[in-house]
Amino acid sequence: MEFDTIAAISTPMGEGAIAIVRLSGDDAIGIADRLYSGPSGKKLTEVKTHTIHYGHIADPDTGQIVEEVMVSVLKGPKTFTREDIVEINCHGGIVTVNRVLQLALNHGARLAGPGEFTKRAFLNGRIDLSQAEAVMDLIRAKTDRAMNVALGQMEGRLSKLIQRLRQEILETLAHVEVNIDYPEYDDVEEMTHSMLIEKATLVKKEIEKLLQTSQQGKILREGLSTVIVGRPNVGKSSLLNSLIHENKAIVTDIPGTTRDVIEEYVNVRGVPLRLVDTAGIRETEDIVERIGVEKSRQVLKKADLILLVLNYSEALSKEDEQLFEAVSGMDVIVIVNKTDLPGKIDLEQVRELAKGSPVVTTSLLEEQGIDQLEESISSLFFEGSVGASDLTYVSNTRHIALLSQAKRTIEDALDAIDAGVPIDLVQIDLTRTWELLGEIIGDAVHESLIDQLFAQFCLGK
Ligand SMILES: Nc1nc2c(c(=O)[nH]1)N(C=O)[C@@H](CNc1ccc(C(=O)N[C@@H](CCC(=O)O)C(=O)O)cc1)CN2
Ligand SMILES: Nc1nc2c(ncn2[C@@H]2O[C@H](COP(=O)(O)OP(=O)(O)OP(=O)(O)O)[C@@H](O)[C@H]2O)c(=O)[nH]1
Ligand SMILES: [Mg+2]
Repeated sequence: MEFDTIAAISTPMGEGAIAIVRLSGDDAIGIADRLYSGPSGKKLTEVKTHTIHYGHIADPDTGQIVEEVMVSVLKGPKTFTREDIVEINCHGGIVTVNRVLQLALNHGARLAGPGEFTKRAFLNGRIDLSQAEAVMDLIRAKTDRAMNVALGQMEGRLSKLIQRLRQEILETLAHVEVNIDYPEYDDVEEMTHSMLIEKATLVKKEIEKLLQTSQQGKILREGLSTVIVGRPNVGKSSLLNSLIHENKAIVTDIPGTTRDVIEEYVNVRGVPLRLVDTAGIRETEDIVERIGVEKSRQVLKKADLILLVLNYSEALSKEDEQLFEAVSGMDVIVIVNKTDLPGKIDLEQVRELAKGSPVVTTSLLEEQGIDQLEESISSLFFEGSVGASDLTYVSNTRHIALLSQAKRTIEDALDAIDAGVPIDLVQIDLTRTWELLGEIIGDAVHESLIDQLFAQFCLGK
């Protein structure tokens, strides 16, 4: 495919040792050559591919030198985008690197959109859509496990599985075609029937297996939405602060201190948590606080995990019991805090109300019990095999939605076979399943979806 030449700063904006301006496209080397001069007078258009060259970048109109650089020349198709690529390695710093970019833009390049380099790798066929999406996941990964999942996907692990399933469906469809073409042979029909059931069942099972990894996969990618709830003053904000190891939330001995919902991202032993501190839930007269309390109830409903905090030095109240009711059926860890104070709570009753959920005692003031809490968070979610190298995870909401739809259409196909529906109608469901799986790897997806996906990328990637 032919595209214009794009350019962007591919390193973060800020002071650093080195910053890179990257160009990709047919004229990448030509544009760079107009700006570059090397000590030996050699032209970049004449150098060997995959070589790096010391020199200076100057404004061709004025001759003024703007940077001292190292320039990498990479000729397509063996490059990240499959196009010619030039990387200009500048001294880190916002001003110089911007001037080099500006010169490239003034001499024939166009500013790249977010993710446009990766988009070209996709459009030029080096990687498929799920691999491109994994590039972004890799950048955003906040834990080792999330990184491993992204790396596996980037290297095509999910793609290969999807391609294999699609191949199975395609072969099955070919058989069906034979049956339709030669309906007079009875044994062909019989064979087709049992083969259809066998193959469709196999595909369905594989899809189900993938979907089973999606909950953990999604948690790894997006973080586990974790909400801290409890009556005012029990130590919710203190808990947030001790899990993130800094004083983010305001802690005071005045009940009702937290008025709004505070959100923080933490890595608890490999479990990424999106941690939400809420305003204490109770009936209140204060209007501002009441809005906060209402918000708390809403975030509660969307949580993956609840950390329910109780006060060890007070007897259980009606509000505590109401909280237990509100979170029943959800994943809950009960935290009985302030164990440094004289105990008034009935721990037996707490365990009963917890109905099998873990109960941890802490003194956040004296930094006691935080280890046990972290342990129970990680064992609650990573019992078993997350991160095991032989498993392919689906983590991306788009992929999960497509797999769920594919599961439904393959089930429709099986039902149809079962009901003795004419075979050319079964064909329709099978074809639809094949298409849905194809969308995961970017086969025949709409251009606007592609634009939308890459728009979420970083600039220069
Ligand atoms: N300086 C620099 N570092 C970088 C990148 C980059 O673009 N520039 N990358 C980018 O984000 C990542 C590396 N990813 C890459 C992926 C594929 C190819 C590539 O050239 N693939 C070719 C040929 C491989 C080969 O030589 O065998 C291919 O797959 O055909 C290059 C980089 C991370 N580090
Ligand atoms: N003795 C003791 N005090 C604690 C402990 N944990 C927190 N506190 C204190 O309890 C008070 C309330 O703590 P916060 O973390 O603000 O409680 P909260 O649940 O966020 O309160 P609201 O935001 O008002 O609902 C503060 O004075 C904390 O220092 C503990 O383990 N022991
Ligand atoms: Mg608070």
